[in-house]
Amino acid sequence: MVVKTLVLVRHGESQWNQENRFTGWTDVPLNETGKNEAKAAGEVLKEKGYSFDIAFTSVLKRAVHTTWNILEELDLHYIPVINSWRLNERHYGALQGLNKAETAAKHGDEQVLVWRRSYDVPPPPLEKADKRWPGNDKMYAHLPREVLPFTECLKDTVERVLPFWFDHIAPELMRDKKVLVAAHGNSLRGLVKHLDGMTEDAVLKLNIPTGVPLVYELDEELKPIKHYYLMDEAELKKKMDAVAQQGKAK
Ligand SMILES: O=C(O)[C@@H](CO)OP(=O)(O)O
Repeated sequence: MVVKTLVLVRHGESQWNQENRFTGWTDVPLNETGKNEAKAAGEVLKEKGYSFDIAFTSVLKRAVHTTWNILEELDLHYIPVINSWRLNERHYGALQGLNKAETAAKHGDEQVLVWRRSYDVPPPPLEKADKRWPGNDKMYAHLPREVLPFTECLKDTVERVLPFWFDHIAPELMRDKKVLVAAHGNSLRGLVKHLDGMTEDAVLKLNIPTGVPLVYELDEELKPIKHYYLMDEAELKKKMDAVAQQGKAK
């Protein structure tokens, strides 16, 4: 049996991760820590002997630059890189731009946890005239208006990520191509939920750290044989806990 290799990476720390603001589709850049995390992700992949035939990423620059940094470290400038809005972060609606701890101080830790991690409760939606609505952004001018979100819960994100998975990513794996997907905390939570058949409750507690390669070994039907992060347990736990803590009032 040929074991298929899929590596998922959440982009390195962004400017707004650092400022603890709800980001969603806001196109913020990586900060210095994030660039270093992306390079380190590439280094560890190289050190462990990984290589890729194709890479998939979102259209947001924090994920795109993470992909480029990883491919630079691996000296894989020639492989195709496919960008899709379907891999974008979950749209955070009217929360985009707000500070997470301040929002928790105002609405309570519980409410913020519901907005951040519940499966089917979306944050408050944007108005159509709001410049944060992707329909007002030239980057999405080619897309039918009805696919562009005013807000999203994780369920909505899963529903737009999975068609891309089935139509574009899975076929490459079926052809035994080695695949890199560099995306976002919540678009990857959606993908991991699908791959691991996680319940809605289990996905609530799943926090994906920035810039750490998550390797999936898949069987012929793309069922996971095993998966593991390329980072030691203690360091990984610290990074995951830090993500979980972001939504609490200080
Ligand atoms: O703000 C966001 O878009 C996401 C990822 O950074 O945050 P959270 O972990 O709160 O879902």
